[in-house]
Amino acid sequence: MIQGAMSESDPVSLAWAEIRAGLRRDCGARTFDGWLKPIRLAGHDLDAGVIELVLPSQFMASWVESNYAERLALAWRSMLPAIRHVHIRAGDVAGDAAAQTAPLDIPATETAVAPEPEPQANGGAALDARYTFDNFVVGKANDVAYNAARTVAEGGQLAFNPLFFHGGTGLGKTHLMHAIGHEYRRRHPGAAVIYMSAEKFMFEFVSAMRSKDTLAFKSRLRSADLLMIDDVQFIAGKDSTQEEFFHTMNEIISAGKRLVISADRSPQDLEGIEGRILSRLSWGLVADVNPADFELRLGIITKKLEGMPQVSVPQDVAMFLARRIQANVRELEGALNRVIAYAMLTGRPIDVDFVSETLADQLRASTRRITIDEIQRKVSDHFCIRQAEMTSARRAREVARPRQIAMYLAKQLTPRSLPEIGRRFGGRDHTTVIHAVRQIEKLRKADAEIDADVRLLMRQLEG
Ligand SMILES: Nc1ncnc2c1ncn2[C@@H]1O[C@H](COP(=O)(O)OP(=O)(O)OP(=O)(O)O)[C@@H](O)[C@H]1O
Repeated sequence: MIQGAMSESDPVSLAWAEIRAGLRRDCGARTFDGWLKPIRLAGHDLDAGVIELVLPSQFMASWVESNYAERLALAWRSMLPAIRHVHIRAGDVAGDAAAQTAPLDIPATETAVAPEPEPQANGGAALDARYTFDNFVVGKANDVAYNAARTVAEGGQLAFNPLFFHGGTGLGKTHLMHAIGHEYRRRHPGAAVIYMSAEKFMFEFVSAMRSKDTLAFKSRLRSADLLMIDDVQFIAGKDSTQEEFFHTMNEIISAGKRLVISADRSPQDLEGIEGRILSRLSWGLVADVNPADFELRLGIITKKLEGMPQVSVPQDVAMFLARRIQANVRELEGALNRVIAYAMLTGRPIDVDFVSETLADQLRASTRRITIDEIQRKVSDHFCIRQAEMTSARRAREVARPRQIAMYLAKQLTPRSLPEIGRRFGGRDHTTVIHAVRQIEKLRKADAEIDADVRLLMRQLEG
């Protein structure tokens, strides 16, 4: 029997969230937004191995069927091996408006459980109910951006305008913008808040030009009390859109309204964007959103798990994920979703072995390559000895012990063979490396201080 509505954390919804995130990564924003984003998960029958997907029109359903059926089937099978058939059809797409802007890697966009979109006066996209300040974890990587976002949202006198966020993909810029929108609206009921991607800005502007009706477009945007334009790098090289964008910026700023803009890089690095736009951006507050460090990654996992009280994930698993998935927060969330989905399906408890197995490919791909040179440098710095001691013949304890620790770390954190490690430590024999590894293993059990040193070094090296 095909089941309909699903809850946020049922395995099929989690798998679907993960598949959508993968499609977005692989197919590019344009194809994804045009054809794949509107797909809704309508139901499933796991016993029969069937998944049912719907699109808002027959035309779209046929297009997706002919171009993506195979890929979708493969993706489903890789997440849930029991799936044998993915049925694609046109139909009523419940919750569509909300799902259009919902993030890809968080479930709950589906069918009856889709969050109601907030009313969006003046167009733009609806704000996503899950992107709030409460759900945003603050750390060193994003505290400047977070504080600036709060300031804009609170609505008092602004010492800066616009606020410009920049940072790599999946680090929380869109989340912060939606959070500003929610908070500003909460404090100023009835205010006109517009959030829009720069791509949508371009699309709407070009459509308005074609139908010779740019006036409505201009006045709609300029009536905003808070205007937020995401991913402005998309309008690089688009001259007439940039012209309009520049005037919109000016109007909003000179009317004392609030403007928030984001891009994937800093104003200096935004190639193909007019100088006058860049200098306008630089007049405001430029806040970077950096890759999350270990503590922040752990905080984000912990926060997500707080929202899923029915799921039990031990602390060492949370730490393992935070240590190993370093690329960005979107991937981290995706990995966690995947682990939970698999665990629910297989009924296996979530421990480190289970996670390593489930995420084997992702872990291989996202592991940063740590070099022996890096290890030698870090260990020498830590113990305040010269790096040359790593390869020297001196056997005094104050250099021999750090050298052994470095050999141990080289064995644990790199794929290098024992003879190769020996060679890189001043042409030592592989038996010397084996001895060092055993020695440090023994000392870690017996001496808490050495164990703490090794842990700290590992954490620093693994980012
Ligand atoms: N500090 C954080 N706390 C909680 N969740 C976060 C944090 N940073 C990012 N996320 C989550 O990571 C995911 C990706 O974030 P978001 O979409 O905001 O990234 P982005 O920087 O806008 O990326 P892109 O440029 O690709 O659009 C979202 O689900 C978001 O909720």
